Amino acid sequence: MKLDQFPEAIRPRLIPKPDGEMIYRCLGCRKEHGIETLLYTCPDCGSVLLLHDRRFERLKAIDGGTWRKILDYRRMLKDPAVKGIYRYHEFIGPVIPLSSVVYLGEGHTPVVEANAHLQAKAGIRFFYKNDGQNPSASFKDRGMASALSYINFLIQEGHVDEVLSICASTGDTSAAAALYAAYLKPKIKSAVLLPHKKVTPQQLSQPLGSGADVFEIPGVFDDCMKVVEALSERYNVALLNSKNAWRILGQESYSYEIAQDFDYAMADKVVVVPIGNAGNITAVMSGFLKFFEAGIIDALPKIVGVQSVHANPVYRYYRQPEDGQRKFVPMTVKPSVAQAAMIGNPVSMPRVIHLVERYNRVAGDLRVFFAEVTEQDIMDWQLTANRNGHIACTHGGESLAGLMKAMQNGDVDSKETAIVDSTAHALKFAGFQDMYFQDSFPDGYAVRPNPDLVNRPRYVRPESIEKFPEAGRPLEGEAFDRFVDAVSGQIAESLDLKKKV
Ligand SMILES: N[C@@H](CCOP(=O)(O)O)C(=O)O
Repeated sequence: MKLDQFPEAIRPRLIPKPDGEMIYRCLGCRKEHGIETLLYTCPDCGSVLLLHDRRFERLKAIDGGTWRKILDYRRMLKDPAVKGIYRYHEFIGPVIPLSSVVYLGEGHTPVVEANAHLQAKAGIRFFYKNDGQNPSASFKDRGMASALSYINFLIQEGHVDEVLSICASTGDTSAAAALYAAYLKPKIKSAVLLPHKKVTPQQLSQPLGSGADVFEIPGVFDDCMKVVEALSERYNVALLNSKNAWRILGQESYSYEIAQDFDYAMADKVVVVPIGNAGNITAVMSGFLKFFEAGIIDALPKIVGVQSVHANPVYRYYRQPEDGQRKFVPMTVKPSVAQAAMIGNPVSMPRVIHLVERYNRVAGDLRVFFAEVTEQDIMDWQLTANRNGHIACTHGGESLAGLMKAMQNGDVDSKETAIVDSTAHALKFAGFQDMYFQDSFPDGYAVRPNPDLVNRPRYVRPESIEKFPEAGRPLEGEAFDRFVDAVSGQIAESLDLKKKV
C-alpha cells in the first residue's frame, strides 16, 4: 500500500526515523559509552553491555493503541527496510537510517498452532514459532540483521572501513554471520571459529558456502568463545557473537512479533525458549519489557528458559531459590542433541541475572521460570512434534520438553497458551534423528529410541522379477510393466491396501 493511502493520523509515524539516542550501558559499573566505536565489554570494568535509548521516553508519549495501529499498518509497507525486524525500528535501532538496513528476509517467522492430537498429548494449547524459517535457517539472522545494519551504518558514516567480522559458534551463529557478511561484500570479510566435529555437516557447509574463512578448533564452544574474545581484545575485528549488544536488539524482534501475532494480548501467554549462550532469553525479556513500558502490551508473558541436564548452568543458578545465595558456576558440558545450546559458560549470564530480576519486579510477580530436561525428553518431544506436522529442530524439542516440565513443576497452567521456540530448521540436525532411528547414539547422550517413534525407509526390490530400471538405463515394454506390477503389489501388501472394486 502507498503512503498516501494510509489514515492521515498514522502517516507521519509510519516510516520510522532515526531519532533515538543510543548508548552502551555497562551492567557492571553502569557507565555509559558512545556507539561510534564497536564495543563488546565496558572499557572501564570489562563487564557486558546493553544498548539503551536515552530518548526512550518519547516513545511513551504515543499511546498503546496508536502504536499497535502503526505496527499493524507497517505490515502493508513494501519498503524492504521495514519488511523485516526493522518494522520495530524505534525499539531495535532508532539511530539506524533506513538506507543502512540490511534485509535478507529475516523475521516474521510462522507461528503454527499444534494440531488437536498434539495439544491433547501435551495437555495445553500451544504454538510453535518456526525460527528455522529465517534465511540461514535459525533465529540468529534476527541479531545479524541488526549487528550488520549497524556496521553498515558505521561504514557509510565513515567511522570504520574494511571490517573483518568474527564469531565463535555451535553452528547457527556462524551460518548467519557468514551470510550477512557475504551480502556486504567487499566491505566486510568474515571468519568463523567452530569446535571441531561439534557442528553438524549442514551447519559446517553454511559458512563455507558463504565464503567465510572457517577455523575448526579442538574443544567445545566455550573454548572457541575464549579464543574469539582474545582476538577481539587484541585485534581490530568485529565480534558478531551475542556479546555484541547489537545482536540482542535484533533478537528482541522475536518478542515483538509474538506480541503482534497474538493481538498484543500477553497476560495468559507463556513464551518458551532454550538457553545456549543466553543471548536469546536476554533479548526475549528485554523485548517484552520495552513493549510493556511503551504501553503496547498490558501484561508481561511468562518466560520459561530451558536447558538440557548436559548443559544447564543457568538452571543450576536459579535452582537456588534465595536471591542472595545464588552463585554462578560455569560447568563442563556433556554431549547434547541440543548441540547449539551445549554451552557451559554463557556470555550473557550477567544480562540474564539483571533482566530476570527486572522482569519479575516490573511484572510484580514471578514471571520467569527455568526448566531442566533430559536428552531423551528432547528427542522424544522433537520427533513427536514433527510427526504432527512441525519442522522442529532438537532445540524445538527441548522447548516443548521444557514446557512439559514447567507444567509438571506447577509453573505453567494448562489453561495458558504457550509459544514454543523452534530456533532452527529440523534439517540442520537431521543427523540426530538418524541416530535415533538407527539406535546409534553414543553412550554419552543417554538416548534410546522409543520404537513407536522410529521410522526407516524400506527398500522395495521384489525377488519375483529380474530386471530393474537404473539411471540412464530405463526399462521398456513388458519388462517395465512387470516391474510396476511387482513393486506396486509389494507396497500394497506392506501397507495392507484393499483393492478397488
Ligand atoms: N548457539 C550459538 C552459540 C553462540 O551464540 P551467540 O548467540 O552468542 O552468537 C551458535 O549458534 O553458535
